[in-house]
Amino acid sequence: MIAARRLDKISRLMGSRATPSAFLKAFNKESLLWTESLNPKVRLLGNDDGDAVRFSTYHYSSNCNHSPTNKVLRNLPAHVKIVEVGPRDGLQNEKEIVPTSTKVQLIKMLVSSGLTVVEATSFVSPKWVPQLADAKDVMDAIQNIQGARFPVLTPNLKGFEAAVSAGAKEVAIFASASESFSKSNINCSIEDSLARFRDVVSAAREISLPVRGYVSCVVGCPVEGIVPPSKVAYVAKQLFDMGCSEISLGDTIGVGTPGTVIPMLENVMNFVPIDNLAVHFHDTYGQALSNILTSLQMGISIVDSSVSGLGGCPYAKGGSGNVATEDVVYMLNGLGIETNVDLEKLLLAGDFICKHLRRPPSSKTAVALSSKKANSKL
Ligand SMILES: CC(C)(COP(=O)([O-])OP(=O)([O-])OC[C@H]1O[C@@H](n2cnc3c(N)ncnc32)[C@H](O)[C@@H]1OP(=O)([O-])[O-])[C@@H](O)C(=O)NCCC(=O)NCCSC(=O)C[C@@](C)(O)CC(=O)[O-]
Repeated sequence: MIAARRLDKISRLMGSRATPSAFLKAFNKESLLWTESLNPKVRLLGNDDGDAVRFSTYHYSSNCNHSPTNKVLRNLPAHVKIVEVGPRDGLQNEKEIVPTSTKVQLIKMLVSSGLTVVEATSFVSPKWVPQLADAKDVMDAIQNIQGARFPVLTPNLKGFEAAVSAGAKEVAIFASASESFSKSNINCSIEDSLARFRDVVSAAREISLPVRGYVSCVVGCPVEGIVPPSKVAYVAKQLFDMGCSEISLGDTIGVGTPGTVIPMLENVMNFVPIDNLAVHFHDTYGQALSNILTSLQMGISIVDSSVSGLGGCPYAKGGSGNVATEDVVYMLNGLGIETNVDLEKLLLAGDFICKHLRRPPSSKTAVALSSKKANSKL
């Protein structure tokens, strides 16, 4: 067994969420050696008495799957946190105003499926996003729902203050790696947006409110085309350095493939620890699940998705909905990765909102299961 002093140090250095003793249980010396021998990129560096112990954080996350069944599966995380963005990203682009009570019912159903983070709404200008003009009413109605956190988007101090007085306990700021998208989405340059966000983060810090930071257009922009990974890394670093606890990397128009996502993530991981990164894929070209799997293989364990694949940014022409949460959960179940989400209940939430929007559920999982049911009746 590895000396307790060494484990303590490893655990601290990795920023592990596990206590040293839990860590000890999960990682005996054999499993470390086993991990190293299987994946030469994972390195435990250190001398025999435990000094200078350091992991390569780039290829290693504390949350890794120990399933011994297969070389590739072993490197996947054991647990993935899903950030459900349906009530916000999913609905923000809907033309017909969805009643507040329907939004609230959707949020309740999502929470009852086991989702622990549900982005509830945005405190943005109602002239820019009329669908979310009822942000305060939504927050009022969900105050007593237990079992989940409800972050909200805030583009500036005005939005932050409104969010806090409506009871928000967590906020998200949203920058872009593309200058043109920054202008069209929040009407200012990247640098100006970062200055505004610093004010939001410092106001949040004063009341100990966690702030998530989004970076949009991480592989492509509707106006500028290809976005260089170095630009994404720059914005992600700025958001992390100013105090965001989690950075979500958004392929806003869904043009990424593993071929473009890998170099982007590699760049960002040079500046932001892997445990603080999330991925947010839109599914315009049907690449979202492959991009998620690639991200998991690189050590990411936080994934954004939207029930029934709803959504898209009103200021991202050509983009489509987010990856469907049902399909993400189906894939993660298949990989033996824990999410604590009950797929049946999640499907009911998808069915509920799609009925309201008068369209058929669009996740692949819902479509497959409904045709299976139809066939079994034949
Ligand atoms: C940022 C602004 C406000 C700038 O908009 P602006 O017009 O430049 O702002 P302004 O400061 O000149 O103010 C204009 C008016 O808006 C009001 N105002 C100003 N701020 C607020 C506020 N917070 N809440 C409510 N009202 C506000 C302000 O009081 C004023 O009201 P008026 O005097 O005309 O009556 C605007 O551009 C905006 O609201 N943009 C939000 C756009 C948006 O929500 N986009 C979608 C979210 S991002 C996204 O979907 C991508 C993501 C996150 O999902 C990840 C991915 O996929 O990549």
